[in-house]
Amino acid sequence: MNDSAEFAPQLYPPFPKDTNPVIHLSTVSLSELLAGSDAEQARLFEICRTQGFFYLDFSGTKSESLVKEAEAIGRLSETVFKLPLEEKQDKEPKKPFSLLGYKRVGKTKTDDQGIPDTAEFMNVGKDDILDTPHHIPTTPPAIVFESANRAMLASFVVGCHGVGLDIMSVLATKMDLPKDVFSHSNRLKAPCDSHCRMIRGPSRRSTDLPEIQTPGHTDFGTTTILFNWLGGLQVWSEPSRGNFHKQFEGDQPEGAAGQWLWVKPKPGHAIVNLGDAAVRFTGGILCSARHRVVPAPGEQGLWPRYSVVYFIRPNDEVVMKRLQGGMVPPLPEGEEEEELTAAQHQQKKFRAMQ
Ligand SMILES: O=C(O)CCC(=O)C(=O)O
Ligand SMILES: [Fe+2]
Repeated sequence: MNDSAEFAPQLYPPFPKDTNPVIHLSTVSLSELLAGSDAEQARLFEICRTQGFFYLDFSGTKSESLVKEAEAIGRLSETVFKLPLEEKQDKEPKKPFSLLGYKRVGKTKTDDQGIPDTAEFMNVGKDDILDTPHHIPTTPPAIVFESANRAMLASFVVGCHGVGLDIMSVLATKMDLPKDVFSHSNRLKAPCDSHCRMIRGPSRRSTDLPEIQTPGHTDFGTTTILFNWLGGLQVWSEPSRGNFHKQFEGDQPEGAAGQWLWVKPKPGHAIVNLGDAAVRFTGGILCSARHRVVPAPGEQGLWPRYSVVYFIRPNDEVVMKRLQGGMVPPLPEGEEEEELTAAQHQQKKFRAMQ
């Protein structure tokens, strides 16, 4: 890689020591989870009941390769974002309410004043990468599907999807639900909007924080596996157990107590967080955390910020209702849940963002 590369984790200055407040996130060992360690599984459950956000250590597992693959996708995304704007905009979703394809800078408003976001995304669908037949095929820019790149993305998607489902099956067991209950609703081989997202946010323009790259939100889906190399991600201090209809709700949750806490990137680890679907299926036993992205703090903010994410979303036909059984609390008497499939639920949330 040459020195003028924007995505250059080996050249980034460290996360500044004087950055405050920083959230303490626990580190979960995938290898211990998979080995069936009771203590690690109990810790995972506790973290997901109270915070919904943690670092994942892949060492000693076959998933270790995901760290290198994420870096390779980071390099690929630099090439993608350097394409001419028209070429990228040609990949904007053609159908209403699809999230797949390109999202340009400024498409999302970050507050009531209409201040635009500053990040661009290229969302590449799992079904497009794996060639699973589905209803809205989307083609990314040609370079993304050049054969070596496509094979790498396929390996990343299959690997992240598997890790996400491993985590969910531990959580299912802890809640006295069938171990494979989430694997059935989030199948790799069935259509859904699970996707790999490449993200680029510009370097900081002013010394006044915050410029909002991505406004406060909870993720739509079940589980998110995130790789980032520079600071800038912030998590709201209070977990969220509802409020599913708006993806972006402005910068601060209205009237809510709490504050934004910085997340320090942890080299060689992923950050895992739970999304709306995990909360919804479990009647709020599992929680998600609102998060947002601002330019990295201090010297780090001189670099454009790249991240690579895989979102596991429920399959299109799955009805997004709370599960019955185990520890999941029954709906309070007289309360009814909307019968929305994952595809409908997502459209509703997406519409609320427009
Ligand atoms: O870039 C990051 O660190 C987080 C991105 C994110 O939250 C998202 O794309 O949903
Ligand atoms: Fe997110």
